[in-house]
Formats: sequence, C-alpha cells, structure tokens
Amino acid sequence: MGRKNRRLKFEHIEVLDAGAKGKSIAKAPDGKVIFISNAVPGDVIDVQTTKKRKAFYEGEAIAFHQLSDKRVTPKCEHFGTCGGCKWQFMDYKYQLAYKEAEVINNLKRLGKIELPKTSPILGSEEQYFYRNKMEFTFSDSRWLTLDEIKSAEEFDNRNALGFHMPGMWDKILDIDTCYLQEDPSNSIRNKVKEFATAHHLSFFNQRKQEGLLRTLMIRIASTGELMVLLQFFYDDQEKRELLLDFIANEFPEITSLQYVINQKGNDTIYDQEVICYRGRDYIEEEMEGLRFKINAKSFYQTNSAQAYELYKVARDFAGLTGNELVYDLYTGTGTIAQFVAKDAAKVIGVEAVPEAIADAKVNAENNKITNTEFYVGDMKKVFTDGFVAEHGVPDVVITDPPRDGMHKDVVAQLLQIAPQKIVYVSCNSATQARDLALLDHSYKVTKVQPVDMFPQTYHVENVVLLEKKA
Ligand SMILES: C[S@@+](CC[C@H](N)C(=O)[O-])C[C@H]1O[C@@H](n2cnc3c(N)ncnc32)[C@H](O)[C@@H]1O
Repeated sequence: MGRKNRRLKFEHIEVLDAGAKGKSIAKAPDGKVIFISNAVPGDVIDVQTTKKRKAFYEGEAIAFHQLSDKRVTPKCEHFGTCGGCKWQFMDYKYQLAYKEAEVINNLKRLGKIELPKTSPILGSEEQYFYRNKMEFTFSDSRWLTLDEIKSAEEFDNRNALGFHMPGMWDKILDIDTCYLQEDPSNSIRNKVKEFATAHHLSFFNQRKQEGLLRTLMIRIASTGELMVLLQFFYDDQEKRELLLDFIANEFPEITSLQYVINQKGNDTIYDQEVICYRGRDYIEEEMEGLRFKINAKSFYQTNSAQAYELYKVARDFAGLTGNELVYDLYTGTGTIAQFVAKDAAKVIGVEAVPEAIADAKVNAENNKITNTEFYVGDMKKVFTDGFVAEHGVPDVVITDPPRDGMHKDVVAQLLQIAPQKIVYVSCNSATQARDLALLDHSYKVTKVQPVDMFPQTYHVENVVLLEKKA
C-alpha cells in the first residue's frame, strides 16, 4: 500500500454531525474532517481511514467506546450489509432533523440564498413499508458473510434473490425480510426463490451472463392492485410457465402478472417488450380522486403517501386562482400537472420520455381533465424553437428535474420567460441550490418546505417557491 493510501487509525474520536450522502462527520487530530460511513453523531469511536485526500479523510468506525443516544436498534437483519437503509440505526426524529439541516445548509452555503423562515420538514407517517415498487435480482452466487467464508463450508446452492451489494454490479445479497414494501412483497420474493430452487430453474450469473432468472419487480399500488414482473434471460416456455403459473396460483391477489425476455447485458427493461401473462398490463394509483395508470415501465413516485404531501405543497406554493397558465416541466406521467389542473386555466407538461407522455395523455383523458396538454421534448431544447410564442407565457412554472437539477441553459431560458412564480421541486438540494443561485438575480426565495419521502435513508426532497423580484 502506497504512502498516500496508507490506512491511519484515530482513537477516541467523537462523531459531531451528519454530512452529505449519509456519512457522519468527525475531526481528526490533525484538524482534517473525516467522513465516516457507519457511525451516528454522538458516538465516540476509533476510526480507520479508507481514503486520504488533501482536505479530508474517509473512514469507518472499527471500535465503539460510547454509543450515541440518537441510536436505535435497526429492525432489519440485513442492516450494515445491504446498502438500502443506511440511517436505520438513527432515531427517526434525528433523521428528520439532519435532513432538514442539510437542505437549509445547502441553500445557504452552496446557493448563498437569503432564506425566509423555512417550514419544518414534513416527516412520513409510515417509516417502514412505504415503497410501492421494489426490484430484486437473482444470482447463483449469493454474497457470503465473513462467518460463512470462515466456516469453509461447501454450499449446495448459493441462489440469492435480493439486492446488489453497495457498489458491486455482480454481487447479490440474499434478502429474507425487507421492511420497505408491505406484504405480500416478502412472501412473493421468498416463495419464488424457494420454488425456483426446488425446480432447478437456474439463477442468473452476472459475470458469466448465464442462467434463466434475472429480476423480479413488485409494485403495490395505493388502490391495492398488485403487479409482478419477472425478467428471464432466455425463453424456455416450459420453465417460464411453470414459475408464472405457480406465482398466479399462489398469489391470486396479483392483478397484473407480466414478464420480459431480456438477452442484453444489462437488466433495464425500458427498451424491452413487456408481455402480459395474467390480468391487465397495468395497475392504477389513486390520488384525490384522480386515477393514474402505471405500466411496467412507468415512473411513479415510489412513496405514494408522501407523494401526495409533496404535490399538495407544490400546489399550495403555486397559489393558483383558476386563471393561470402553468408549465409543468419534467412532468413524467403528468401527475403534478393533473393534480393542479382544477385550480388553473391550463397546464402544459413537458417530458423527455415519449412513453411517459403517452401515459400522461391517457390518464388526463380518463380523469376527464380537459385543460392539460403534454409534449415530448428535451428541456434543454424545448424553449429554443418558439414553444413559448406558440403556447403562451406561463404565469407559474413548476419544475421537478432529476437529481442533476436543471441544465444551465434551461435556467437561462426560465430567466428570459420570466414567469411570476417558479415552484422548484427537487430530490437533490445541492443541485437545487446551484440553480437557485443562478435565478437569484431575478427571483426571491419566499417559501421552503423539505419533505421526507425516504425514511431510513439520507435522501430528502425539497420544494421552494421563487417569486419574481419587483
Ligand atoms: C424527478 S422525475 C419527476 C416526475 C414527475 N414530476 C413526478 O412527480 O412523477 C424527473 C423527470 O424528468 C424527466 N427528464 C429527465 N431529463 C429530462 C430532460 N432533459 N428533458 C425533459 N425531461 C427530462 C425524467 O424522465 C423524469 O420523468
């Protein structure tokens, strides 16, 4: 190991704060910051560094001298190995406090935004079982724990159906119980694994690219409708039907049973044909009387209950009176556009994915909404070719970009279009802060509302209202 990467050990270090990406923060004796992956603020620990940079270290706790009173016992037996719920060892009230602090800190420090009095973060009533969609991966070479490796035991089979180990594309952690999606999610996954193993259906090998079974997706809608999608690597009709019939018989509550034969190198199904085996090829979500058709490829916010809270904040910040032209940028399947439509004169949604726009149109029609229009387009280019001249200058723009935030050209175009209000919904307050700084010349931030969509993780959503300066 070179000098640069030599591991250092610091003893009796107090963990001071929570930082970005779920890491906790402490100070090394030489004054540098250490980002620690497995500690809670308030712990007193020995740290071993895993990375050394000019201005900071990364490290992990290797001994605990004092445990923080912010700690709770994680529910999940996979905690610490699975990368999914990194904050499960922290009391939810502190998770919320740290998320709120991160949002405020990013807006102030990165965006240099003068903030109004911000509203306290909206926590999630459900802290477990809140996800409506989960995707599990099959593997024939289950990730082994250190104890299993030490035991030198030969395993008959190492089949796994679970999650990728953090940062590893070819290593799958077998999951027994996951607390993120309500039942029958766990029993479907476990029974599928058991049946497939008992009937010698081969589980995928990511490295060799062989094996029949690739992924299992489960979607449970707020209406109770249930979608199960199996992804196979090749077509073997007998085995495919054996497994699908088993699932259909064992779980008659499934309303949509589908499959994909995917022979590509990667698991994404977005460019694959989805075949409906039993039931309908979609499920429906419901929000305030609106119904949204969700097919296997549709995007829908993964925490339905908190999506409702988020949308209510966006609608409230927009402050519509019935007369406004609203643009809903990055509209996805047009859910926000339809949610605010009854309070506006007209809402225009724009989105890059054509299938999502097709869903948005169908949903609006089914919901008998007549004042929405939806267009496919890359936001970077949409406003460059007479879009605003054709559709009118919006009074309010709602924007909900992906984690990278808005492209700087989009921000520049918004400054030119100059709507009275911009409601900015973001899942990454760091990129949101960057964009707000670019808008600061013409807009004042007048409301800020963080919303927690993902308990037990460090992710946080934030809604900001910008009003045009006089
Ligand atoms: C965070 S999602 C928001 C979806 C929607 N507002 C909702 O609540 O369901 C961001 C959306 O932006 C779309 N998107 C990403 N890049 C885009 C671009 N350059 N132009 C237009 N849409 C884009 C994605 O396909 C995705 O649907």
